[in-house]
Amino acid sequence: MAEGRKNIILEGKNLQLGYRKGKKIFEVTSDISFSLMKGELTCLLGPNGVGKSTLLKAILGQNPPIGGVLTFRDTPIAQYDRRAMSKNISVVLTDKITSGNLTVGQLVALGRIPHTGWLGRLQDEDRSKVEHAIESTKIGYLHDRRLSELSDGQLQKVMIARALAQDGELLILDEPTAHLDLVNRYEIMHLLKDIAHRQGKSVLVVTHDLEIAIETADQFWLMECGFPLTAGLPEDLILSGEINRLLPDDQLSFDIRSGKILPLTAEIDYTIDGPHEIVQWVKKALGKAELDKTDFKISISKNPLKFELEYDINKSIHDNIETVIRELTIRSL
Ligand SMILES: Nc1ncnc2c1ncn2[C@@H]1O[C@H](COP(=O)(O)OP(=O)(O)OP(=O)(O)O)[C@@H](O)[C@H]1O
Repeated sequence: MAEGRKNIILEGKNLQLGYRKGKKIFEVTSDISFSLMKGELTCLLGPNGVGKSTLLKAILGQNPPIGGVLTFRDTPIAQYDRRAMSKNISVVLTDKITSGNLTVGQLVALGRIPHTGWLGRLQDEDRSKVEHAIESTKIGYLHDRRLSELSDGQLQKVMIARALAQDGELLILDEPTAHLDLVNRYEIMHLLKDIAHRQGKSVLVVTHDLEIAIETADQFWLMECGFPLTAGLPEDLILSGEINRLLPDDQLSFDIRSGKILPLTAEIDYTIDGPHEIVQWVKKALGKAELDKTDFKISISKNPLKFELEYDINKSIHDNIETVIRELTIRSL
């Protein structure tokens, strides 16, 4: 086997995906081709309803493709039985946990079920996998806490630990950062990157968190209604402009300089002198205040931060942008 192919865990070729209702088949998406590599964090992005969950269900063997070929380690997914699938693929879905009485330690140990069976006792190897999962997600301090006592961020780490204890080659997560605060979103995505890079797992994450995904992902898969799946390094997709496929082209655009999504409004030509990093925030505030007059000048000095506003023949000095805007608003009434 060629060296490169050895690293392909999951492969889709010209997949046509949909759902079945009775005897009828409804197509959701087609022309989906990809290779998921070992040791990489891949983020699957696309608008609501484009078919991301439908693709995950196909990978999990729950919704066989209507057409095309989907293989795990070069064997069609359909040829794996449930037990073999759960040994190879660990999943963290968005469903709410109902077993709130379990402790963290007990839940993570459940990750070993594919290896031990429901009644199976944990052997030394199982215990060490559970310990390793708890250690790498840094949740040891929560070991004896009940799931019902955890915050959403803690619970998400526990679910990832259970998936790690399962020890499949492929870890799939559906929107693991939804409902989490900014710090937890960063922590979870960095944890997933570490799991991919340090433990050699393939991690596939569905997310709408574009900015954090850019910071952490090795690969992006972009899904867009009616188009083939676009795969690539996030940075390449940014430089080629393909990242904009995620955005409605008449409203939003990815700003290549700031790495942020910005509304597609014509920039007003304000006269502002000063350091670039401050000027951009002043422009943003003026734009948000919908100040469309441009017959004024703002000069910014740093250390201490001061804003000099020249308007007609008047000059005034301000400590912050808010009072500059207030004065401009009053004058333009
Ligand atoms: N079993 C089903 N019955 C009816 N419609 C379905 C079924 N499964 C999927 N669909 C439809 O297929 C389309 C794709 O759904 P899917 O859940 O895969 O989208 P998604 O990209 O995961 O969206 P989101 O980002 O909102 O989770 C949607 O229009 C959905 O309503």
